[in-house]
Amino acid sequence: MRRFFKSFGYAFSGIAYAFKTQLNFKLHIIALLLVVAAGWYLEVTTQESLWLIMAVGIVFITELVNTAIEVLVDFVSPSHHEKAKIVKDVSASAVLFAAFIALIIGMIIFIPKIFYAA
Ligand SMILES: Nc1ncnc2c1ncn2[C@@H]1O[C@H](COP(=O)(O)OP(=O)(O)OP(=O)(O)O)[C@@H](O)[C@H]1O
Repeated sequence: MRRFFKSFGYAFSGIAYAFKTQLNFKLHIIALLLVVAAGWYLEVTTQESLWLIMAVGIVFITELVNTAIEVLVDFVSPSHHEKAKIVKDVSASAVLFAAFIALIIGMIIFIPKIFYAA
């Protein structure tokens, strides 16, 4: 049991590291708060909420993995290297891709509601 809580502690320190060092992580949290507020105000259904949770989830997961990859690359290749650039660029593109999918899901759910509410 103690081991279980310890591993939670490690995971939370990873989240804290991403929050402290990554501007994008802070922006994702602001986006999350906006999505929660909009979802509450525009009364999203349970099914829509599940899609929004998935959308937000993939963004946070890719951002955390991207942060880990950045740290690893800086550790193994502190000097400029073509392969290090490719690893970081591909990793960053995963975040971009996830954010794009989340944006599309958000637009599909919120745009009709905004027009309906207006
Ligand atoms: N060691 C390296 N060798 C080659 N290119 C690198 C290296 N480190 C970074 N780069 C290039 O610079 C870009 C930005 O790298 P950086 O580590 O600053 O990422 P970032 O997304 O700006 O991260 P952070 O959020 O920490 O500022 C990378 O996508 C890559 O193209």
